[in-house]
Amino acid sequence: MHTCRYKEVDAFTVLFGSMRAGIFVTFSTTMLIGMETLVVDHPIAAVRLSTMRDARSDRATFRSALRELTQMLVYEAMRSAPVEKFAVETPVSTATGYRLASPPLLVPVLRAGLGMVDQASIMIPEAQTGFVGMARDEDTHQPVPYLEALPASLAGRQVFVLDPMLATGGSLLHTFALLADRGATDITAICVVCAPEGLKALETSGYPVRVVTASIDERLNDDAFIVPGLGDAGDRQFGPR
Ligand SMILES: O=P(O)(O)OC[C@H]1O[C@H](OP(=O)(O)OP(=O)(O)O)[C@H](O)[C@@H]1O
Ligand SMILES: O=c1cc[nH]c(=O)[nH]1
Ligand SMILES: [Mg+2]
Repeated sequence: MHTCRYKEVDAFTVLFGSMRAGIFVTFSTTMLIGMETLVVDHPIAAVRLSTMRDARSDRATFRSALRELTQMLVYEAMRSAPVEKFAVETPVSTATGYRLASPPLLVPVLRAGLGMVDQASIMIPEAQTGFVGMARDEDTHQPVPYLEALPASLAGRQVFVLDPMLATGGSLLHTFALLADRGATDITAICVVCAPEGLKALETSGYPVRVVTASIDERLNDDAFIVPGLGDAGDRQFGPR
């Protein structure tokens, strides 16, 4: 695995172009592009994402694939997490032990982010959890907020926002505003699929954010759905609103 910046976006496009053409490809890279955007590019992640994309996957299958993919995204998101050392006594001797120095606050964006938070909590049991809830207006595509349950101060705390879909970016930008109001300066958005339009919106927003994702898809359609995407991630987990 290696990381890279701008110049290898083309390689990424070529890679997925090859996939669409049905050519056998090797997954070996995790890529950093533009705004700090980490594309987790791994065969197992690709298999789980394919299950989520597949319109034939039922709710249980979709939720299971989302949980497993969340595990991989959180694992990569935590790669540079600061740790503290301590002495741990093994049955034989003393070893160097490690604990997380400052576990992130997890913030699932309801509804769809609910399908990620259990797995993220299993990965980082030390983490606290806050919640925000919003639903896009189907005509305007603007988020309509209905829930906000966050700690009063987030100064000095890393925040992981969990939402499978980054489409126009409106929902995440609203979430970032809530976090920034509380002093957050270190935000990671963990999204299964991103639209280039949404990434651009985040990049130009000026919020201190990085993105960890399994895929940057082609575009948005006229209904502001991601193409090819996976449909409505909330509906596919829980049924129509
Ligand atoms: O980037 P955006 O254009 O804002 O779109 C992305 C949002 O849309 C989906 O939620 P939705 O509004 O469908 O609510 P749901 O999770 O309850 O289905 C998704 O989970 C994101 O929160
Ligand atoms: O494609 C999309 C866009 C927004 N929200 C979803 O759940 N899916
Ligand atoms: Mg939805």
